[in-house]
This record gives sequence, C-alpha cells and structure tokens, in this order.
Amino acid sequence: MILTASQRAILDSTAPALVVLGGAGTGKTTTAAHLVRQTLESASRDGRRERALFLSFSRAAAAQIMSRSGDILGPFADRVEVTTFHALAWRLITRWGGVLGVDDPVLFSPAERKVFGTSEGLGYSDLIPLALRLLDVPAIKEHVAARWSLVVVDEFQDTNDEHWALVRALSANARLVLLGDLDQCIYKVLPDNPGVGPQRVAAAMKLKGAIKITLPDVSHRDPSYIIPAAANAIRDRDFTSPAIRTALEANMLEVVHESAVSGEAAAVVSQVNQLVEQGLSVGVFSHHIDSTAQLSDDLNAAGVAHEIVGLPDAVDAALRAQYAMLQLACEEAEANDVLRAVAIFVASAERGADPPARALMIAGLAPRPESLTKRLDKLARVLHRATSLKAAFEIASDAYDAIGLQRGASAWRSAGRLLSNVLGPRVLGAEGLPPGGLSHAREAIDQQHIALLTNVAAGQQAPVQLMGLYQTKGREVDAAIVLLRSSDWYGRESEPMPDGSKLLYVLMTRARKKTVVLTIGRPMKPLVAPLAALA
Ligand SMILES: Nc1ncnc2c1ncn2[C@@H]1O[C@H](COP(=O)(O)OP(=O)(O)OP(=O)(O)O)[C@@H](O)[C@H]1O
Repeated sequence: MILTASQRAILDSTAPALVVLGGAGTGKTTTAAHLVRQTLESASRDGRRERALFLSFSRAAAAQIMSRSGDILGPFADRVEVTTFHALAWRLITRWGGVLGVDDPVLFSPAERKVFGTSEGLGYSDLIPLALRLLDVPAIKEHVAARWSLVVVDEFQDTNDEHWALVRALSANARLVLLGDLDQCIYKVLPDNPGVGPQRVAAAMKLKGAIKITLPDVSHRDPSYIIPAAANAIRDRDFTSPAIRTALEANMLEVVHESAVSGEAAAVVSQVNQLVEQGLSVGVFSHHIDSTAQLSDDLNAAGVAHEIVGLPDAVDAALRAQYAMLQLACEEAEANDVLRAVAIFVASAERGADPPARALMIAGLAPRPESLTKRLDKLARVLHRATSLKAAFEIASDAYDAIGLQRGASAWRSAGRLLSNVLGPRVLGAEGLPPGGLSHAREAIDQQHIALLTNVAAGQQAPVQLMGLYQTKGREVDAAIVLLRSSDWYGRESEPMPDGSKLLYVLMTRARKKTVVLTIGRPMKPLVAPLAALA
C-alpha cells in the first residue's frame, strides 16, 4: 500500500496530540495503524519496548481493521492492545477495584436487571464512572499511564464526557491520536451515549501542542468515488443529485422495494444470494437487534450461512443458560439456576423496557401455564438423568425447542457453538460426567460473558454478516444490503434530519462495490422516504 501525501503527513507529525479528520474510507484507521507501527519500531530501535492502545466503541470494527492491518503492524502486532472503552474499564475494575471496596466485581447484563430488577453488582453504565474513580487514585493513575506510549481513539467524535475523561487519564504520558469524522456522529441518539461532535474536536484542539490534519475526500474504499458521492448527496438530502443518478446507472446503488412485510425474508435471501454468487462479501444492516435475530433465523431456514455481529445480550444469556444446564447435569447447579438463566435469555431476546411475560413465568415470578411447567420439569429431569456431558450438551442444545422458546433461535445456536468450543472435544467426547466437574470451564465462560458485555466479541469474518444499523461504523464489506422497514423508528427529527442523515451516510459508505437499499412495506418514515422513492 502506498500512502498518500496527506496520509504521510500524519506519519511525519510529532505533535503530542493529533486530531485526524476525514470522510468515510479516507484511510484514517489504516494510517493510524502505520503510525502505531512506526512509533513502536522506532522505540524498539532505541532499545525501548513500548506499547500502544487502540480504543474504540466496538471491537468488532477495530478488530476487523486491525486484522486487515496485520501486515502493517507486522511483528509489533502483539504490542498493540485493541479494546473497547467498557472492556478497558472492566479490566481496571477487576485489577484495582479492591481499592474502592469492589473486590469481586460481578457484571449484570441489562436483561438480568430487567427480569430481576436487581441493583446488586455492576451494570454496564457503572463501568466507566467506576474506572474514573479508580484513576483518581494517584498511584493507580501513574501505573496505568505508564503502560502505553501511544493511545489511538477511533470514532473520537462520538466520545461522551466520561469516555473523554478516561482517554485523558489513560494518555497522561502518551501521545494521543484521535480519529474522527463529524459526518459519522451517530451515537448521539442512543441512550447512555450522547456523542458530542464539534465540541469534542474543539476540546482536543485545546490540548497542549495539538494539531489537526484533515484527509482529503479521496475514498480508498471505493476509489471510483461513486458510492461516497451518492452517500454525500443522501446525507445532504439532495435526492435528485446527479451523484445518485450516476450510482444507480453504474449499478453501484440499487433501491429495491418489497411491498409485503411478509416478503422480507425472501427478498433479503434473494439479494444475499445474488451478491454471494458474484463472490462478494455481504453485510446486511437492519434496524433492531430482535429483528436481526429474526432475520438470522430466516436466513438459516433458507440455508444461507452467515454470522451475526454484535448480538451480545442474547448470545451471552444463551451461553450462560446452556452452561447452567450442564452444571445441573453435573450436580453443580439447581433447577432454579437453570430457570433463572433461561428467563434472562428470554428477556435478552426481546426489546422493550419491561420483562416479557414468558420470562417472568419461567423465572417463577408470574403464574405459569401447566404446559410450560411440564416442559420445564421434564427438562430438569432429563438433565438430572444425563449420564455424559455429551448427552447433557445435546439436551441443552435442543432445550430451545423443548421449552418452546420463540425468539432468538440463532443466538441459542451460536451460544451452543461457543460452549462446545469452550469445553473442547476432549471433555465433550469423554465417557460419563467429568469427575472434576465443570469448574475448569467456569473461568472461560465468565470471560466470554465479560467479552460479550463489553463489546469485545469481534465475531468471525463470515462472508455474510448481519448487524444492527449502529454497529456498522468502521466496517467494510464488498456489498451492503441496507434493510429499511416501514415499521423502523428513527426518532422525531424533521428536515434536514441532522442526526438521521449521518446514520444514512455511515450505512451508505460501508461498501466497496455495491449498496442495495431494500425497503419493506409502506409508508416509510420521513428520514428514508425520499430514498425509498428511488426504487
Ligand atoms: N493509501 C492507501 N492505498 C490503498 N488503500 C488504502 C489506502 N489507505 C487506506 N486504504 C484502504 O481503504 C479502506 C478504508 O480505509 P480505512 O478503513 O482506514 O478508512 P477510514 O477513514 O478509517 O474509514 P471509515 O471512517 O469509513 O471507517 C481500507 O480497505 C484500507 O485498507
């Protein structure tokens, strides 16, 4: 890869704080990877073994880029820690929490809190504030700040005040590289994550010695610039722009409409198959986590191999529920532990602030129909009777159907695959139940739990990937299918849709070769109606 002159200017800069701005695909992350390599290599030549930290919101994005950057980092890859804000906060809490009386921290998922209303333990939103309190302790701050000589922050425009305070504390002794694009400030509408946009850039520019480099509008993702130009027009709400016409004529943008809501699955499957047949990797971007899960079930039914990126709660909850079933078989857990875990899974697979009635029934917090009680009792009985771990594993894998669960079948299956990886073929294939019990797997399961809850699970690189609209940042695919339903909700904005249009811009700039906008049902919400009208 030959870096452009403006990318080289980033490598040549010695500023202690470097703000790198640039549109989608201009190479911010790639150039940062080069800078990391250059920094570590030059320290190494001087006999210093330095480390770099690469912080992002979701590791899925950063990991994808870093895996593509493997060649760039070369032998220095193992000195680069790629992590999320929440995972880093968790690490600090597990290491130093005792100082504030948090000796054995337990992290509860939102679904767990939803069903049981517990206020014990830590929730997701407690992590960064607690980490900040730890970093107020001078000895801890000093120790932590000595770890990295370079800190890179991806999607820096979206850092809220807590993230920013964390970045400042971590980089007290490090060079800071902040990558951003104000047109991709999309987390503003999400709860707990009000990004700040321009004010954050202004704050960064006040850091001592800070300089700003803006990369020109050259997309290395789509060097023809046809897709980015259309994305710019869509962001600017200029739906009659020649750039959109050009993209449509070049068949790099296609808008397809399916009027029947019931036709969604068939329409997605057909689009995915057409793109896969052309040898393209495909990203399917759809609005909500639960609709993503449903879509995944539909793709499975149609035999389309794929992977869900970022379904943290449901996969995590399914993993723990199946693990609890194995523990029951090994007499390391009670039937109630299994019910509790299954209830959390049911809650995690459904959206909404209230726990689903079925979750409450399974947890024993609401009266159960007799049929459900029978199925749950039978499950506990067969698990008790299982004579090998393999048999128990099969019962746990089938429990989704045996209990009659209705949402999140893919999450249940993914969790089964994760669990079998964690246990390994030797343990799963052995005769009888493991004499030493399952304690050896406990740590791995707990780590998996934390990884999922802190967004560290990067997912594999399957050729077809499904993800929520807000998980698309930083990702790159050959072809993107942007699924827009008449029922999707984008907030109450009115024209010119300042936040929603940024979300559309992110979605429209992920593809190297082609973006298909698939609209389902009518009428579409105002944000996407003019786009749907291009069908
Ligand atoms: N100088 C270059 N020559 C060739 N390819 C490049 C160059 N710079 C970046 N790329 C490639 O362009 C693509 C986009 O780069 P990258 O992901 O770093 O951009 P970005 O600015 O971080 O994008 P986004 O903001 O959309 O996440 C990647 O596939 C990367 O490998």
